[in-house]
Amino acid sequence: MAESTVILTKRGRNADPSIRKLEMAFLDKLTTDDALPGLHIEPINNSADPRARTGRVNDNYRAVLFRLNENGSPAYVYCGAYPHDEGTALAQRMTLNVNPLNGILEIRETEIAPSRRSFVAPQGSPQPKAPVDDRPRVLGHTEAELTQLGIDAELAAIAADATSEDKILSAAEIHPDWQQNVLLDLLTGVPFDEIATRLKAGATPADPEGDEDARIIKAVKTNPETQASFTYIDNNDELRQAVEAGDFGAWRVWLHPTQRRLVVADYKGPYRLAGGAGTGKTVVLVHRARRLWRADESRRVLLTTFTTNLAEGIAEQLALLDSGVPITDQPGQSGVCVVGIDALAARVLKQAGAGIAEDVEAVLGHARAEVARRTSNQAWQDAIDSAGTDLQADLRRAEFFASEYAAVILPNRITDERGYLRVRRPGRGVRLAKAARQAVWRVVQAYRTASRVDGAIDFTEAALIAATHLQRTGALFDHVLVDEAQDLGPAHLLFVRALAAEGPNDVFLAEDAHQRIYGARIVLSHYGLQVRGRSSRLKLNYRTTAQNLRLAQQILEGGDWVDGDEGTEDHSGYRSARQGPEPTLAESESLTVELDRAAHIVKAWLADGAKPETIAILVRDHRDRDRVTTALSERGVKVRAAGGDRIPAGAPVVMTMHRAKGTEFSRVLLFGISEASIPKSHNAYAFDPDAQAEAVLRERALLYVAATRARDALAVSWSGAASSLLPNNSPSPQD
Ligand SMILES: Nc1ncnc2c1ncn2[C@@H]1O[C@H](COP(=O)(O)OP(=O)(O)OP(=O)(O)O)[C@@H](O)[C@H]1O
Repeated sequence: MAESTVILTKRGRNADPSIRKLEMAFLDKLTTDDALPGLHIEPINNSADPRARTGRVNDNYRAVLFRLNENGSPAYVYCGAYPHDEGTALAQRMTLNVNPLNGILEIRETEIAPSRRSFVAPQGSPQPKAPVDDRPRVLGHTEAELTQLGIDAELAAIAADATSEDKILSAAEIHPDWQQNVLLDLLTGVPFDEIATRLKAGATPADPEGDEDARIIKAVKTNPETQASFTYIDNNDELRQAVEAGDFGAWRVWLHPTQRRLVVADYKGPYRLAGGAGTGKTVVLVHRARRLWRADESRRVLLTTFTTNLAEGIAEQLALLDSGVPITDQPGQSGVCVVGIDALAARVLKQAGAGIAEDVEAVLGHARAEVARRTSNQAWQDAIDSAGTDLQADLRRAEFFASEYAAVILPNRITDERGYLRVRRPGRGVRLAKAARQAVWRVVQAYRTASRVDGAIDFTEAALIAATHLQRTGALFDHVLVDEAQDLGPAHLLFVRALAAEGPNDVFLAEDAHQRIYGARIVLSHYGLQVRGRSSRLKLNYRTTAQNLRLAQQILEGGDWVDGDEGTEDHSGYRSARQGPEPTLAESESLTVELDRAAHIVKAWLADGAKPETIAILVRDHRDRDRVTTALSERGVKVRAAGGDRIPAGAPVVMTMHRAKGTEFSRVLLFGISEASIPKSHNAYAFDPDAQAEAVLRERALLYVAATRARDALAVSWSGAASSLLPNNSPSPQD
């Protein structure tokens, strides 16, 4: 009996769950004993690679494999299940080898039609003459440079000469996966030398003794480029997970080499990962949280984000990735705690009990232990009405007070007028002379007195009091990972800093300034999060098609974006390897016509075979959500409105753009994108031109968030004048 190991490959992943079940049964048996009679593991006559085998999945399907020798035991590279004859033919012409230039494992198909051949063309072979095309070449690298990296000569020639990205990406499809990854990296602006160094670092020298099988297995175990398409399976749980993941769960198994490095790397202090929507930031966080806990199962890892809804989504992903990780929403236990940042602050306050009074005093100037209630949304307006008579008119706004409080008063822990008169207010657009400061302080005092009477605190106060408590009593976690960090304000960031003691792998933040829809700009280093020299950016988009991505990036143009490290946020250079239809932009003469059109679009998507729950209609606010839900139902389209709870299943869903943050759908309709609806509410910030510009930027970010939720199809509609945030012209197809 020979127990064997399985190496799964990305190719041949089957979309059909019934076949996946058969594959699992086959692989299960194979790992037990490859000589079991039902398996029929057989070599192929005249195969291009003597290691090629087929096995019996059922009467109709054959498994295609390579058999390797791993220290005397069999290890099988599994390349998928195929209809009988197709499987045999594939096994006959496939080869498995290590690229001699960079050590990356490759599967190739030989003896295929000349137009699909992926052999290295012999040096100096004549190239067919094409008519001269003087349009600019998109890649900016020569054929010789590309072949130096190990890219097949045929592909290198096409890529170096291409005048469109699509041409490069479709040519790459028939070549080993890593070659497409490298070309995409070059297209997104990763420097050539960086890629060359990375490939070189992963290469293992050929063994003079010639044990090619050992070299192959080593590449699978250690080479990140290889691991983007091959995975060594350690046990049956992992096997089941990986097989069941199918195509949709590819993120669980096949990480891009850059993602993998971010998962396994150790950092001396806080790290900042930037990246546009859909570039896999959450995927990196989930893998990294698991890796940190698996490295030492006594560790307390926190995975937090802006809202409870987002945290629930992340917890589901983590459970899918590794059902063995203990997931909790309570701080202080070993395992991975997944919880929204405000809910976590509330838990810290609750656990502190009466001991919190001292921290409340440090932040608010009076000691009290009643902190369980939350201040009402009306509280600033009430304080202005009762104590703001001396205020200049443009400051009599809740928005001014909320931002002054969050940006200046709380982070500086100001508890009396003297403190407020003296504090520096850098970055605040509106200047305040002494009398104005005194008038502002009277309102702050009224706000604090009222919340004291009610036994209430607001969310920013809660975060800062929790931070103050932890600074005094000690950190709760060994590692803290934050998603959507761009939305956290100063108090949240001070809280994050206090949650983990300073040290290796303490804080890891994922952010995208283009998706800041709540907070104002922040500088991480002001809150003890020094990320200088420890940050990077993901640019390859996995979610959105190239066509939809282009529209989304056009929405960003015209915005003045700054990231958490005070750098200008560059939105160029993002790429997607996925292709789909152009987004449709439709103007209607009235709301009724727009609703008729929306019903028509959703019906057409359903008729096209889309599962109902993979369709979303995104709107600006709750009123629109309810109106559209009713109107579509009246037009015979059964849809459901999503609120604060879980997104309902079984029907297309209507939700606000804010609620859509962090979600994804196959097809998305952005409804009501008129100038009257977005950008909105920036007049509330008229007290300060900077704050007003920031408010418009948030609206732009909101539209970008909404436009990047679609995996496949995107439609945009409006009635009346189109939103000025939309690109002027509908995107033109790439050539
Ligand atoms: N290596 C990968 N292989 C396949 N799919 C991937 C990979 N990495 C990420 N994805 C998929 O891409 C999509 C976007 O990933 P993710 O949600 O992590 O991105 P994000 O950067 O956090 O996006 P956003 O900022 O919009 O929330 C998801 O469907 C995810 O499964």
